[in-house]
Amino acid sequence: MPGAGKTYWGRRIAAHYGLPFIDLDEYISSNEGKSVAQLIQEVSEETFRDLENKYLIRLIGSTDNRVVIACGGGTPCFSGNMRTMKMAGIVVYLEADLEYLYSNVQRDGDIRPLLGKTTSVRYQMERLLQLRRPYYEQAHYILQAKDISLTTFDEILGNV
Ligand SMILES: Nc1ncnc2c1ncn2[C@@H]1O[C@H](COP(=O)(O)OP(=O)(O)OP(=O)(O)O)[C@@H](O)[C@H]1O
Ligand SMILES: O=C(O)C1=C[C@@H](O)[C@@H](O)[C@H](O)C1
Ligand SMILES: [Mg+2]
Repeated sequence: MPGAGKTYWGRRIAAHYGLPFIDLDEYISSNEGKSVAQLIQEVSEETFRDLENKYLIRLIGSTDNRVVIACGGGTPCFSGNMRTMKMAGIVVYLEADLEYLYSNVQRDGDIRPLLGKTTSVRYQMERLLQLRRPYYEQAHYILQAKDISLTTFDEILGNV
């Protein structure tokens, strides 16, 4: 989910274990020359999901060594992406309650077109979490975002 800390932890885990880090949103954005928020606003969510799927497949295909990838909040829920990610590596779901997600989303103040305007953000997030949970729960590992520390990943990375 947006605000769970995929980018935050992905970057830290990679640095801690000396692995490359790639953020799928940043990868899409640097290849398309505009932010993901701009892309969603300019095209449509459907077109963005096609792009997201294309870049996910391209990214996975271009990395043969160990790499930490932070996907986008919606990535696992479209275009068979969860299956693609699970076949390529170990998938970790950073589970968090609405309060945690909401406070992180508020904290960074990025534009998130799918969450609507300020007053409805909370409602949209609740709705998204309900719809998306069945996808997220297919991950290999489920971690409680609020309890994560760098050592949490020792066991997981030992298994890769
Ligand atoms: N454990 C944490 N400690 C401190 N700040 C955090 C933590 N987790 C997340 N944040 C902050 O919360 C905000 C949202 O986190 P982040 O960008 O990692 O979310 P995300 O899961 O990548 O969301 P998205 O799906 O939108 O990409 C950022 O400002 C990030 O620095
Ligand atoms: O939760 C979502 O659907 C999204 C999360 C972000 O990571 C971006 O991928 C985009 O803003 C969509
Ligand atoms: Mg992110």
